[in-house]
Amino acid sequence: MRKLYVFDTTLRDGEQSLGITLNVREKLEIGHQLVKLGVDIIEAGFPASSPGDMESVRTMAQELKGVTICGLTRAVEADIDLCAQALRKAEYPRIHTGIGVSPVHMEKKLKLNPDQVVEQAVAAVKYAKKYVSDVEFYAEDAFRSDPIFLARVIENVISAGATVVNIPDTVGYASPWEYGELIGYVIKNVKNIDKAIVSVHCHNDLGMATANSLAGIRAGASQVEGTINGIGERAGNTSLEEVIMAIYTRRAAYGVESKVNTREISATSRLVSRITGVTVPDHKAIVGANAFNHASGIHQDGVLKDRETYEIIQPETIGVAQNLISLTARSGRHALQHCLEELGYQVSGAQLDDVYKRFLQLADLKKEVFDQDLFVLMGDSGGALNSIVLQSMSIATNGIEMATATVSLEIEGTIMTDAACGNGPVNALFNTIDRITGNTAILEDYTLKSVTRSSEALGEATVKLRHEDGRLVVGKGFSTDIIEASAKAYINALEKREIRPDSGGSEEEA
Ligand SMILES: CC(=O)SCCNC(=O)CCNC(=O)[C@H](O)C(C)(C)COP(=O)(O)OP(=O)(O)OC[C@H]1O[C@@H](n2cnc3c(N)ncnc32)[C@H](O)[C@@H]1OP(=O)(O)O
Ligand SMILES: CC(C)C(=O)C(=O)O
Ligand SMILES: [Mg+2]
Repeated sequence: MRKLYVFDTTLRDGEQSLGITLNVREKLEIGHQLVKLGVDIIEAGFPASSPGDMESVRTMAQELKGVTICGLTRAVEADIDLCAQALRKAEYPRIHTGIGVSPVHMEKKLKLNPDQVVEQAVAAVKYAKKYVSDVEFYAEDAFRSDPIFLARVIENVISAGATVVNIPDTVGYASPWEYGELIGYVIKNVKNIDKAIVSVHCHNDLGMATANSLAGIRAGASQVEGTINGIGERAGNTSLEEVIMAIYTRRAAYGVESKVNTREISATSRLVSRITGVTVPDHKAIVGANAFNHASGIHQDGVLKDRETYEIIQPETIGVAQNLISLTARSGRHALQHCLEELGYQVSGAQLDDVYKRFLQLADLKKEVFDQDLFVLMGDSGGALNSIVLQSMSIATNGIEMATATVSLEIEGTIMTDAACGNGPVNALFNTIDRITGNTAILEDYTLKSVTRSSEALGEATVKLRHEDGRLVVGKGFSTDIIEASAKAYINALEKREIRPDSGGSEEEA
């Protein structure tokens, strides 16, 4: 197996994302986590860009041990001087210098001809070598350059002392086979290539940064550059976690291995997201919140039988606790039964069918059904007597005048509808139910609380009714809609006293 060097540029290229500028403390916090992650090189910043970044690189060079600390420069002596100064205390310092090599960069941006570019590249590497032995050269916009010219530049900078040669797809223009071919071309056509490490550095403008990097690695590159969560200018850089896990999962296919501690991937991703403020999409490969969640019934049934059916990476590998099943409206009985068993409920047959039916009603209202919801579902089933069923209800209220409720109840096969006013929605609702059922018990207490998490949490309503004979009956109702939960609780309390339909409401056949 070839060793793959992992070069993290979250704090340099990643920080070039619009809206992220990290201060010394923030960079250092991420830097410490990158050391834990076990990357080989941390590109800490661009010291010439600002005094703040100079200080960040200097602090990281001083504080972070056991890892190469790198700073970026243009092929300009003043940049290299500042970078060398910032890296003075680094255990393993690296200066990363370079220049554009594509026609558009040379002609339009640098206003230099190819010979001048070669000359400036060589001079920069030689100048950086005066300060440090480890000098990486980047051939900016290499993918859009003439490969023959690129090979010439690379050969010259290696002769000048470059220890690593970086062949970037600066604008994310490549497709995997083309990028692989370019890396293969450089390796084959640069005579002294064995004196340097070839590095891949890809951008994600066409969504192919990871694929391109992997193609470059397969073609012989031994260093990969990227950022955590793929952050970076425009559409970002290669997501390091994706490359790391691709080669971890498919070692034989790539023939390389890294020393990264994959179990720190999740923690690193979360830290970078928190500090940069760049959220990770739920479906993002490796580190997205849903990356290891199985949400549909067929998949859930499969992973319960054997995780390999739908799982190529065990979440523990990246430091995430396994959450095998997330219950949603797409879950089936196997998944529900499994989650209930985990909570200590043994349900099967008709009881499972019954819970499953009520589970689906809830799941259609909520994005995800959590353990707390299941507790409620199970508790609720014991209390539901179903002699009075809430068919529909609507409330009209403007918050100033009396509220009006219209309610339809099915009572022992007969649908009863009525309306009543109240000094608030719940009061109007209870008054209407009283009219339909002929209830005369007094409402002694009414409470409402949220019993599960998330914005679609279940509300639990508790109603206490005092009957004429002195008995106190407690009813409970659960729903994501608190008015509905209140109606259910009221009905539950009434059911417990075997209320019979009264002539108060208009009658319909069920
Ligand atoms: C692909 C990449 O990610 S490259 C790295 C991008 N990172 C950054 O730009 C870091 C933040 N940048 C900065 O702080 C500033 O742009 C600085 C300090 C680097 C330079 O600032 P200024 O001196 O004001 O120059 P400015 O940014 O306006 O223009 C860049 C100049 O550098 C030249 N240049 C660009 N790249 C290189 C290079 N690799 N080597 C030599 N010269 C270069 C440009 O041609 C231009 O030169 P000109 O002034 O003669 O036209
Ligand atoms: C400066 C170089 C390494 C770069 O970030 C790029 O070309 O994308
Ligand atoms: Mg870049």
